[in-house]
Amino acid sequence: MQRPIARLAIGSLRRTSCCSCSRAYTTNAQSPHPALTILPDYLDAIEQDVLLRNSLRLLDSPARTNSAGRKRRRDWIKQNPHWDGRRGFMADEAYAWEEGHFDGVIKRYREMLVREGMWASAPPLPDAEQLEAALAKIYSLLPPPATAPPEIPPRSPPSHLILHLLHLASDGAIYPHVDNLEAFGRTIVGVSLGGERVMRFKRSSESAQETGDPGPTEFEVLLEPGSAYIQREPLRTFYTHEVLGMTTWRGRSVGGSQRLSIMLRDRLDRDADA
Ligand SMILES: O=C(O)CCC(=O)C(=O)O
Ligand SMILES: [Fe+2]
Repeated sequence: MQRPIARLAIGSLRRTSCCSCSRAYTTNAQSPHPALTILPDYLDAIEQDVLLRNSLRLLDSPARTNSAGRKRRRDWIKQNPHWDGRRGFMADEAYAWEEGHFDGVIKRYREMLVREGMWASAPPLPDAEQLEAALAKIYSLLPPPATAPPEIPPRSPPSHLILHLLHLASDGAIYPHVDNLEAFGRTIVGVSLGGERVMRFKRSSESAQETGDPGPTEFEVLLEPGSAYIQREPLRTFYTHEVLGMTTWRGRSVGGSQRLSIMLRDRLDRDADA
């Protein structure tokens, strides 16, 4: 199966010129770099819950699981009859994880591209209105295109952005990489659900003069559930980012539990013209 995202591992970075897009966001005081906005508590508990539940519904749908994966899940549910299927993750052993991404960047994960119409379901969802409101809230993190967007079914990702779900196992991690410059635009938004993780950014060496970057060469941020982050230039192109496994954050241990991120990326301008 073709993997939906291409990430370039640190050894294979190709440079393209830095685009000059600038988005109007308030830079949060917690962010160590002016091109990274962190919005702690962007989603309340109800919004997190509806997004997590529906993201897992899509990842577990028959269209994207095989029969062995479905059996594993059924067996786990049988052995755990008290599990409340309406919320949260099952244990790691209930899921069929991909062991390694084709480009070697991610370990122990499940991932999917969410296309138009996919959030809908038959029969209609009991929480359809809540889901629609929570999705509208996260879609608004990427500014709309200058021209009027075409009509799309309710809840679908607007046509100017690309939406992926990424579910990491408790021992999953994402190694240093730059998201494919040829496949996506220049703004990356991540919405964090589930377990906390630390994200590390590192400026890649040859970029320093190109960008005149005022930020630190390396820094870490805490990705708390319900938070969102927005990466713009020069971070998006000239820094690698990674999501650590177990690590220490301000003297306490962080990581070691499942996390699901909703990733939103803008399309390249050339896609809009296509
Ligand atoms: O999960 C995240 O917040 C980051 C994911 C990521 O770096 C990627 O999908 O390329
Ligand atoms: Fe990435």
